[in-house]
Parts: sequence; C-alpha cells; structure tokens
Amino acid sequence: MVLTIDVGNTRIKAAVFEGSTILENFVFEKEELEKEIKKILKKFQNCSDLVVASVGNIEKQSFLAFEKQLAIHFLTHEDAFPFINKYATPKTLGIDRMVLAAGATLQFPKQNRLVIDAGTCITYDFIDESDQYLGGAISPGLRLRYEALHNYTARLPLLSLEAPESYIGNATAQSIHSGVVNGFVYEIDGFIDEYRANFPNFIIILTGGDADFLAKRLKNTIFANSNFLLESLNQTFQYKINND
Ligand SMILES: Nc1ncnc2c1ncn2[C@@H]1O[C@H](COP(=O)(O)OP(=O)(O)O)[C@@H](O)[C@H]1O
Ligand SMILES: CC(C)(COP(=O)(O)O)[C@@H](O)C(=O)NCCC(=O)O
Ligand SMILES: [K+]
Repeated sequence: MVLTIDVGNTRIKAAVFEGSTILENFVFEKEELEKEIKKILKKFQNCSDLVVASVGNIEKQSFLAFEKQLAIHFLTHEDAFPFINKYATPKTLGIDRMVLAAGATLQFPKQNRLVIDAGTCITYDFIDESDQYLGGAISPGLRLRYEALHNYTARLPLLSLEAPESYIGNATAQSIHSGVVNGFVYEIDGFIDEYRANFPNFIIILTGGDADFLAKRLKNTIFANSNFLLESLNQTFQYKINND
C-alpha cells in the first residue's frame, strides 16, 4: 500500500492506494499533519511507502518521524518524470504541476493534454503528443479572488462562494459573485478555446478543490476528477521505481 500526500497552499489532501485503487481519501490542515498521518498509518498498517508533493511550506523534515515505519519519497525536480521539460525555468516549476503533467502523460499516452487544476491558484499545464511539457498559466483561484477583492479594497466585503444569478450583478454582493464566478468560468472557457484554435485534438483533465463546482458551469464539456493529483502521485511513484 502507498500513502500519497498532496500539500497545496490551502489544504493537505491524502489517499491510500492498493495498486491503482484508492482505499480512502483524507483532507486536513497543515497543523494536523503529523496527527493525521499517525491515524492513517494505524488504520492502514500495510503502507510501505509515503509519497509527497509539496508546494506549501511543509518540507521533507516534517515526514522524517515516520521513516522507521515506511519509506519516504519527497518528490523533487531531480526525480524521474515521463515527459521532456521545455519550461525555461524548470527548477521553479511547481512540483504539483510536474506530477499532474506526469499523470496526464502516463494515463493518456501520445496525445495533446491540457491539465487544469482549480485550487488556491488555477494552473494550466500543456503536454503535447510528443510528451513535451510546454508550460501553461497561473492565475488566482476562486477563493483567492474573493479574498483579494476584500483584502485590497476598503469597501468590498469578504463573501463566500455563491453561484451568481446573472452576469449583470444588481447589487454589491451580486456584482462580486458575478465578477468572481463568471470571471473564473469565462477565463477557463477562453483558455480552452485558445488551445482548441491551436491544437485540433487534445484532452482536458480538470481537477482541484473547485473542479466539481466549475465543471457544470463551463461551456466546454469536461469531466472533473478531484483525485487526479493523488492518482498522478501514485503513478509518478510507480514510474520512479521503474526508472531509477
Ligand atoms: N473546505 C474547504 N476549505 C478550503 N477550500 C475549499 C473547501 N472546499 C472547497 N474549497 C475550494 O477549494 C479551493 C482550493 O482547492 P485545493 O485543491 O484544496 O487547493 P490547494 O491544492 O492549492 O491546497 C478553494 O478555491 C475553495 O473554493
Ligand atoms: C502555482 C502554484 C502556486 C499552485 O499551487 P496550488 O494552487 O496547487 O496550491 C504552485 O504550482 C507553485 O508554487 N508553482 C511555482 C511556479 C511555477 O509553477 O512556475
Ligand atoms: K493549482
């Protein structure tokens, strides 16, 4: 069994895998990391490996306490990845984006792939049919947009996510919901249209904390898979074992 952990900028997501099947999912806060891992390992005593991708402020040291129980694999840029990295600054590329690109490359061989991860930030990652990772885009995620409007203005309240009734907001709250949610949806549809104009065929993978909310609002039909990063972590680990 393999315990995969994705440390994002908002939350930590984890899953226990038996082969390619998820046995259980977990979501928790940074402060609960050690306690939660202990609980998971108590329940799944056959876990032999722990695989981590962290873009948050949690480093390898946080996992060393578990070294006696299982092998720790804290993924870095030095690990083996199944694509050719064409990013001009490969060392600054988020390890979460590398893992997503690895999962897309392994799960959908020999085709153009666009991965959209709607988390703290929205990240777009494109891997072409020759398995070249070209890059993509980074923009503020849904919750970050609500927070930014509040934090950087004097008069805008902090609202929580609500589906706008119309694109014409008829009051402050409705204007914010329209700007944030519709802006988010139009941005993603706009990016997809741009990729479509340049690449006749490609598949789209949508994941992240806002994926389900988003999927039903896009003009483009896309199926969300909230577990794509954790599945990709498991696959990246299998790839690493076979290629080290
Ligand atoms: N319980 C929750 N706590 C925080 N964010 C949540 C929650 N449920 C859904 N979300 C949404 O998930 C997004 C963060 O996604 P997530 O994939 O967890 O981010 P990250 O991987 O960057 O930590 C936020 O924009 C927010 O709208
Ligand atoms: C863009 C990100 C902040 C996204 O983080 P997330 O939304 O998954 O928490 C992360 O992938 C990162 O820190 N990237 C480094 C810059 C880059 O990828 O070019
Ligand atoms: K993201």
